[in-house]
Amino acid sequence: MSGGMTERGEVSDRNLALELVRVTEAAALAASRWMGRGRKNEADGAAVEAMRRAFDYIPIDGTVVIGEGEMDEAPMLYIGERVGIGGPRMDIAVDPLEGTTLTAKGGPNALAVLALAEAGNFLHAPDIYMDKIAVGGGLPDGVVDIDAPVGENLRNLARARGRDVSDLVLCTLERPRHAEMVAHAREAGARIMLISDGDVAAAIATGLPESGVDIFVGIGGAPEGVLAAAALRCLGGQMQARLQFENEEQIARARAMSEGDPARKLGITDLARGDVMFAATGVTGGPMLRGVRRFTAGAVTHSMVMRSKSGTVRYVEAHHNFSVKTWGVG
Ligand SMILES: O=P(O)(O)OC[C@H]1O[C@](O)(COP(=O)(O)O)[C@@H](O)[C@@H]1O
Repeated sequence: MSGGMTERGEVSDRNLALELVRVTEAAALAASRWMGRGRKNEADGAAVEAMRRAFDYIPIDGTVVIGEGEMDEAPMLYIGERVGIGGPRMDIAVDPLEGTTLTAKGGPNALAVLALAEAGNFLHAPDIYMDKIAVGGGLPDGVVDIDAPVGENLRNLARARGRDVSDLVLCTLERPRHAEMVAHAREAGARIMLISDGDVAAAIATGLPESGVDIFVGIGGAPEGVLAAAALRCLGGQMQARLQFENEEQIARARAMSEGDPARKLGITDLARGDVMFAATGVTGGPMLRGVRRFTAGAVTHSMVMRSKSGTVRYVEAHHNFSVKTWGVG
């Protein structure tokens, strides 16, 4: 076995999981320099560049399917870009900095995120909005439905969990578009967590019992939806989604990117199928991951890496020594 490959030409799973964490660590370290500095584009650019560089060490033949946009609008990690040093064909979904404004303001839950699956297993989602609903594991199939009223979903979830609706916490992005849904959720008796940004972390939180979030509902980015689905596949959670179109051009774009009715209800495996690996590193701290802590010549990062096939969730605390430069992180 060499370079992370087995004799059968497969990526050594165990090696790959740790390699992926190095990629999100590199992005988080770079973005963390910009925490609270009010410049989200610089934070994002630093994360993108560092993540792209880090891929040059990964033993895969990867194609970016969820990335920084089209080739003509993004210099790196654009849709269709091939990354990795060679190996099995994999599809890659990335968000080098999920929570650019959070980072610029020093708010919680900004993440560097990456998911990987065999080619053809991620929804090729355009950069438009997506309606999403997510709950954690250990629940009967179909306990919530994106087409059901929020009160009904809350009551079904409470029953399945053996709790009252008033015990549940519904998390959503604080946006005018969610005002009516939030009003109905409050009427049903749920407690609400309104977040300013970062719906990947919010959706993942439903799969982490300690997070205190029971259900995520609302409209956010479609690429973020695919990443959240990949993570929830690993955590045994449930998710449904539907692309939200603002004009004909977006519909045409979605049609060109994947087969089927672009407005159909999407189940979690329509978003992320097969054996999925997911890695995230905290840029700023939150209930899920600690943010990057920086010192004179080093930093500490906190990451999670998980895989749907095994259901294993690993947390990795890495102590980086910038005086020993290996591949330019820091
Ligand atoms: O701010 P909008 O337009 O409501 O979009 C919501 C999306 O923006 C985010 O809050 C942050 O995205 P960025 O990292 O691109 O700033 C996502 O988590 C979410 O899916």
